Amino acid sequence: TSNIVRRSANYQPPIWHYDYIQSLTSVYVGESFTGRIDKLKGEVRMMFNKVVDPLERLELLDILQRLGISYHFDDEIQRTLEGINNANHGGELCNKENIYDTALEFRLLRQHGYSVPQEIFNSFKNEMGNFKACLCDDIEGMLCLYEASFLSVEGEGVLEEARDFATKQLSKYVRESKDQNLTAIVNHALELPLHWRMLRLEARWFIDVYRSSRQDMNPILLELAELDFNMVQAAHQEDLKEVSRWWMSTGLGGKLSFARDRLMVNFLWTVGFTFQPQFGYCRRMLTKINVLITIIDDIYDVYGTMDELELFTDAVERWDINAMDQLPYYMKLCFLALHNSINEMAFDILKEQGFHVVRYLRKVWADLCKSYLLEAKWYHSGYKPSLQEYIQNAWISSSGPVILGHAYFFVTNPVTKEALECLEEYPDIIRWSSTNLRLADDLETSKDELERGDVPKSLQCYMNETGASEEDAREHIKSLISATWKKLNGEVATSSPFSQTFIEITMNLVRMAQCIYLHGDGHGVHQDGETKDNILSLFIHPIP
Ligand SMILES: CC1(C)[C@@H]2CC[C@@]1(C)[C@@H](OP(=O)([O-])OP(=O)([O-])[O-])C2
Ligand SMILES: [Mg+2]
Ligand SMILES: [Mg+2]
Ligand SMILES: [Mg+2]
Ligand SMILES: [Mg+2]
Ligand SMILES: [Mg+2]
Repeated sequence: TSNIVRRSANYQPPIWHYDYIQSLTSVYVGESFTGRIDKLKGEVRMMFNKVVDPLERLELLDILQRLGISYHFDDEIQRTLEGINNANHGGELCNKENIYDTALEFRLLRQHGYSVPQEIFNSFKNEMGNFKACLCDDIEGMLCLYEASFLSVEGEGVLEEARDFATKQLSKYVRESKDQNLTAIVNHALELPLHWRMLRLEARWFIDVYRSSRQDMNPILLELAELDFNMVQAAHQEDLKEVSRWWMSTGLGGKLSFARDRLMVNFLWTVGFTFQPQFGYCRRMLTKINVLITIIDDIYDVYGTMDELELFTDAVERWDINAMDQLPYYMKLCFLALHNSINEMAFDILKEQGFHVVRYLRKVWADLCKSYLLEAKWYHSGYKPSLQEYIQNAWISSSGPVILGHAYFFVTNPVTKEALECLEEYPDIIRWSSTNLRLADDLETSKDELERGDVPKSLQCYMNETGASEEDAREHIKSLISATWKKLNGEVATSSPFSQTFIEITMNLVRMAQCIYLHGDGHGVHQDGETKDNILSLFIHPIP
């Protein structure tokens, strides 16, 4: 029926071509490198044993984390923190004399799931209850207090004050300082706190900082960090090439030309979710899921008519090949590619774990499509939801529950009945993570979406509801992201049937979103900007 007017988002073709991706190689593979890295790891283990002062052990732990190599030393880290936590219950923590030690210990213990009271910072406040002014001369201490404050959960006023106080002192320092290096480090922190940073990119950035500006730089740690980064890059290249061959074999990038064809950036997301080499299968499967989500999102946002969208939603809900007959050709392609891919993943899980999980996987896709359909209905009818009503649906349409619902199965063995039941009703850890994915996405994609025609997003809903300016709406949405991080921190701190690996992935989903959308829509529109530089530094250029 030719009288259908279909919108266009005018998405540009991908800048990373198939042949280029397939041409990627790395020299950082093979025995010589694994031998060298094992030797270096052994030397670092000896370092851990030699360092007895608790603060020095914490500083070593912090450096290993920032260099991106702490995943090799889980046992040493666990022992270090266990020891300090036990000592604290002897009352040692609270009589810390300087803010740097206290904040470093607080951040690392909380990050690793130990409960540390915010009240330990009260010893740094004056009789008026404000942080002592003399603290602000210690910039390293202010940085440490700033970073620690982002490990807060809801209702922790002392940490809120700490964040405001440290932010003010750090901003003042940047305005007045002549020290280029330290200013760059402070600006980096003020742009995004460590707790919100995408791990691989932060490691890449910190390796350069560590090499150049640290007078106490340890050459063993630097060599291990650089070699490990390059070997992990080589592993990622193999994952990328394999999933790129799958994407090419589907032919969907060319056939569904109205949709975003973004294999490389969809792979980047999965490296943000989990970077360790042993999770290659997870990255390859989540890349497939991301490209399928992106296409289906564009079908609902841009190309499909309401009648067609109703049919597609029905087909996904029924999860039945026979439901395809009712679909137009482009939807047949998409539905069958989805059905084949997800059923194949379900087969892998059935084979590996003996669990039949199709009903969990089809449910998250059905929920996603229903949330997309509601947005399409709102758009086509001109309905303007309140912010609360919009977010109630949009944390699901963010695609977070689809990504995390699958990721659980790719990184958890054994899968447990308890976790499955928890997963089925979308636990808070998935809700808060997905909420922040949605809010970060709306901050940077809604301008183009509204121009092309889409449902009012969180910015517009808030403006419609309150009459606020766009600038005030942005500030409000950013404050919601900050508040939702506290809820997420609270969920991470409470015991759950999920593994630490999966819990990390729920936070990494938010970190990756805040990275992609740091300065614009790094996924859909600005392929050439920071996202390109990030891809070059992560997947193309080894550290020299
Ligand atoms: C992976 C994703 C985060 C998810 C699908 C593609 C995205 C980059 C984003 O795309 P967008 O068009 O902004 O989604 P929405 O705003 O239409 O839900 C939503
Ligand atoms: Mg295309
Ligand atoms: Mg969209
Ligand atoms: Mg959409
Ligand atoms: Mg809870
Ligand atoms: Mg968007």
